[in-house]
Amino acid sequence: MLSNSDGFDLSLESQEQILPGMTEQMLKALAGSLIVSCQASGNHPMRNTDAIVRMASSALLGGASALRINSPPDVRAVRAITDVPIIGLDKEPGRMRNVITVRPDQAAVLAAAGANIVAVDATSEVTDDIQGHLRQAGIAAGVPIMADVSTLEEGLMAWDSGVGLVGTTLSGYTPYTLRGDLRPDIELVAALSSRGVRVIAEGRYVTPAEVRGAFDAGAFAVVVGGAITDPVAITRRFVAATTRQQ
Ligand SMILES: CC(=O)N[C@H](C=O)[C@@H](O)[C@H](O)[C@H](O)COP(=O)(O)O
Repeated sequence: MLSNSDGFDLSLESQEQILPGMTEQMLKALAGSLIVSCQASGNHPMRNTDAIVRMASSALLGGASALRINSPPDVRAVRAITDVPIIGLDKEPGRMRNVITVRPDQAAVLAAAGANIVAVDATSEVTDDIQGHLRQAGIAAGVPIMADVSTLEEGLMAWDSGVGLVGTTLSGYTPYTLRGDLRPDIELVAALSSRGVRVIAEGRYVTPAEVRGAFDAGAFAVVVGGAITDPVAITRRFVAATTRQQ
């Protein structure tokens, strides 16, 4: 049986390993809603904490229920302007891709900066022990964990460890899920949801119709990032529709 940390169906065995659970307030805030990921890294022109704060304010004005924010300084700055739930993460370059909050100390710093939930890389690419890895992060952070996964197996394992949310964030990014198309993995949302996992649809959502599709597949909430907050990517999409030779 799948167990989870919100107080339902917990065996004694899983209670010994309990992770911080989602509060009712957080669940109410997120259910059925849009979360906007406000991030910019490296040499991106928007890589500036004030710019991130302005993105976050704009997203909130537009009706976002919560925000996903990278790095402790950005989390701290956004926390100062809003009380909505912040999903914090700490991205750093890995071998082939950016990895997401891989160490417990990073999780603790994000929570101290004001993250209500900490997103953690829960892929077999970064750990042989997904459940132990998530428990360490959750215990260090003292706040609920969002497990960012790339496959159904990773998602089920993560959920069973007591995380608050499972995100499809990394589907298409791990070596074993790389694929040609850049579409969101709505099938993974459906597969996780049908097994009782509280799933956040995230990764490559560009159109409102795709967001609707994720909810139809059972998503608890949907995260949209670049399609809202990255003017470079948005411009590229329009330029691709022009007749000028690129
Ligand atoms: C793979 C990875 O590192 N994803 C990161 C996770 O936080 C962000 O770079 C994404 O922008 C975020 O997941 C939202 O996705 P999209 O921008 O596609 O809507």
